[in-house]
Amino acid sequence: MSAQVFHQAMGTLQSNRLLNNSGTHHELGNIRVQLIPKSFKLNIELSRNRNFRFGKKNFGIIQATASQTSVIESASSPSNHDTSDSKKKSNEAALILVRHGESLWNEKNLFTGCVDVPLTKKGVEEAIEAGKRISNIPVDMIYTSALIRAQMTAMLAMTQHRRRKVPIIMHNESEQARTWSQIFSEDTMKQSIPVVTAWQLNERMYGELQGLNKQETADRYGKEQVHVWRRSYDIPPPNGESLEMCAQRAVAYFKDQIEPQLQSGKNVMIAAHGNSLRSIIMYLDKLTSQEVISLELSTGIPMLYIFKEGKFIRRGSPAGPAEAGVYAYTRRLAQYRQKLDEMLH
Ligand SMILES: O=C(O)[C@H](O)COP(=O)(O)O
Repeated sequence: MSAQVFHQAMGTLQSNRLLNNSGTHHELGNIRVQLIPKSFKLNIELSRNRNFRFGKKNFGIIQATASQTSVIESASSPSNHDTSDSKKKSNEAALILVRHGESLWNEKNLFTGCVDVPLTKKGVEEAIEAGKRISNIPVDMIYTSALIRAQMTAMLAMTQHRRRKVPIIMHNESEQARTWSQIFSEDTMKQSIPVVTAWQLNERMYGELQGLNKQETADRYGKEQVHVWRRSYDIPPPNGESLEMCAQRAVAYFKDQIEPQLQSGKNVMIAAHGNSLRSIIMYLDKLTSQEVISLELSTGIPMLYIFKEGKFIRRGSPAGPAEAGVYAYTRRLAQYRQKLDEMLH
């Protein structure tokens, strides 16, 4: 499907022209669109997954799986109607990046990659500490990878958030999964944060190193060679992904799915992995393939960016509630924190 046809479809949807003709098919290029009035679902045979579903009102961006599509809440309208968390037309948004807490294979110093291992007790504590550090920063949407260590980190961090919204994993893997996980209360939706899991944010695939001990690997192949595999930009481990290959999926997903949310004023948290986040930070900070070699991310330490007028400004790691630190990084974040203080006292 061409981008032009897709945008034409989006334009039609957003103009709502299409929504006045319930029950009929419309041809938009190679897209067949049908509005089913009862459940306000559009069956659109689209070939690309463009976004996620959360709520039924304010049709806007469309989402497609293999063949089914549901119209979703437009990215510009907040996932709740409480504009304290995200201004509809704000030109500023907060972006939080956090690498998962320590995993069981991090603890054993094994190459993990796309092997799906959980957090250690220490990793759980790191995730909770990360949550304390971001507890006053608005979060309207959460993106994680398809791997449990990132999802655990996101959910555990949000237990510390002062806004007390409930993060809810969006199940779009099938039409039934989407139907069976629907929320039918506007009020409940206002108090929820959609969590989108995306394999594109998975850790780089470490190929034949997955499961090997990092020290033994260095003993076998040499420290320098392992460092090149772990930190270079375009040299992959044996039968694995280079950082560049990881960036091709992670950064593409960020630009395609996450950046439009920030542009609409949504505050976003991404809980992912050392290398998938390194590739995204390389894009945000415009690092060269030489500079990215020295970029290391610790487990469970959140990084805050402010997205403003199309630019990403790195603001460092938010201080913990006990630490003396910046009260808020922008006027809007200060207002948000003040509102939380008022709401909670
Ligand atoms: O996949 C792994 O082993 C870790 O998450 C990241 O490993 P690295 O720091 O060696 O890239």
